[in-house]
Amino acid sequence: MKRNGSREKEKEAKKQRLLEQLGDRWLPYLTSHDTDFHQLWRTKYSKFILKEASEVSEELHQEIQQAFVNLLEHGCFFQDLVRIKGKDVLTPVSRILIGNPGYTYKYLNTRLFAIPWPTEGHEIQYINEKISAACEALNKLNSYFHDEAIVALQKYNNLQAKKLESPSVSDTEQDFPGLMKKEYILEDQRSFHSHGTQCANLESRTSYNVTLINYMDPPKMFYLKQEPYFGMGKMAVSWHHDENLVERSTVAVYNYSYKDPLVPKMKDKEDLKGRDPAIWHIGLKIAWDIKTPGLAVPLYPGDSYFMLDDLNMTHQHCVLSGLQPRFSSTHRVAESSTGTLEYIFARCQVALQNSEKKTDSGIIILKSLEGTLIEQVEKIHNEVEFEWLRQFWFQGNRYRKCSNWWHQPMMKLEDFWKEMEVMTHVVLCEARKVECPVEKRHEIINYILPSLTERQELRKEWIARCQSHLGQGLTSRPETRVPSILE
Ligand SMILES: O=C(O)CCC(=O)C(=O)O
Ligand SMILES: [Fe+2]
Repeated sequence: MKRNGSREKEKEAKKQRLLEQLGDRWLPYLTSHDTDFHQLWRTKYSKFILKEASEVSEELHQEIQQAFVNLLEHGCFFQDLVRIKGKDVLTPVSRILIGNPGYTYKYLNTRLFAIPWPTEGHEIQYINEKISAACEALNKLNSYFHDEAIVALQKYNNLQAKKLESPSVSDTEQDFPGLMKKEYILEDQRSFHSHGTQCANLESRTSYNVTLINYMDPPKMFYLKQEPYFGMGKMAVSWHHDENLVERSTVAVYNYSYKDPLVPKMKDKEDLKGRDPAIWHIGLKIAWDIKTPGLAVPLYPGDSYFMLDDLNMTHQHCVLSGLQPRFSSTHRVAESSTGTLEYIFARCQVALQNSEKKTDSGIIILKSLEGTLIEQVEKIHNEVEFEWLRQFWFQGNRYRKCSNWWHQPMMKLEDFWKEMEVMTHVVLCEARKVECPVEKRHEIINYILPSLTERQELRKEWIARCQSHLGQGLTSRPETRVPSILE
């Protein structure tokens, strides 16, 4: 927790220095009506691939767009109350996570629980036929994106190999004389080639396990932040790297903004300086680089884009708002080593192995008071409480909107956690016993104190979060319940 905090502070200081350096000037950026737009894209943003709507079958478009509308009409999208730099912030976009059964995705200290898409070997009940069809359609898009991402990566590889064979295909500095320095030019391509992408990697870096679907209706958002470095206009999602992904995995996004007759007609495009504020764009920039111009790529209904390989690490992206309501389905390979139900159940099993219920009295005793063992139990106790239960309780009943799938496993986790609460109580009783030797008492305390202190701090933080103004105002009221043992 603390390490994260200091990293965040450093980043913030770096950002402030950059903004100060800028003063009241904007950094340059290019968009589709600028002459050098495609040239800049090819040289500095070559791992950003756009697939226009016309390249995708009409049938798939129909299914996906209908899925979005069904989810919206059923009230399945929710703004997240995330935590940035120690502050609670309500995201302008509303979201839903759909994915493999039991998977979660954590971003900005918020764990989202995936509504499962239909998966072989899993019995999934949806609230109605429309939601069931929506999840199925998104799974179909997911498989399609998996195949397309592999094709895109292979194409990219081949192109880079050709470029290295004949360097005369040079997208060089002469094209941006005033904007860039030579040393930056080919680094984009070089990094890809030197890391080479093998077949197994191709597969694992495109096997999407979740999609985070975003929705925003701009006229309903009375405040949107202005893009701070380039003057790109209003942002729906600020500059960021996507978190919690398998390293170098591709992100695939389907974009759908629909025509709303209430949106005012834009003035003549000829007059425009910079990007068209009526159209949604994806903004791209190289992280911590103020020499290379930024890029604002317009997105039209049905367009998809891919962020290949390490683009998400070397670059940042943001979403620039247009005027129409928009959905995007962002398919990701979430880093899931500690983010699945299977994982947390296995952890709980480890902890509960140290507890034994006396059949006659029902009393719980501990099998061992060995230091490292009780330390591990208390760590697991914190993990299940703060990474799973409180995250789930906080988001209230939003998960029941589509399916009751999470209900039963979360009840089970809650039962495991209650048993761990008793285990903590028992360990403390043991340490307090008069017959407990002083050394043993010290050993117990030394091993469990850090976890208990962290628990107390995090409980305070969570309770404040639930009781905060924003927390209380969530569409899906957070549950502030604290089981009786804590009261
Ligand atoms: O909506 C998009 O196109 C991308 C959204 C995004 O960057 C995100 O959700 O992380
Ligand atoms: Fe993103």
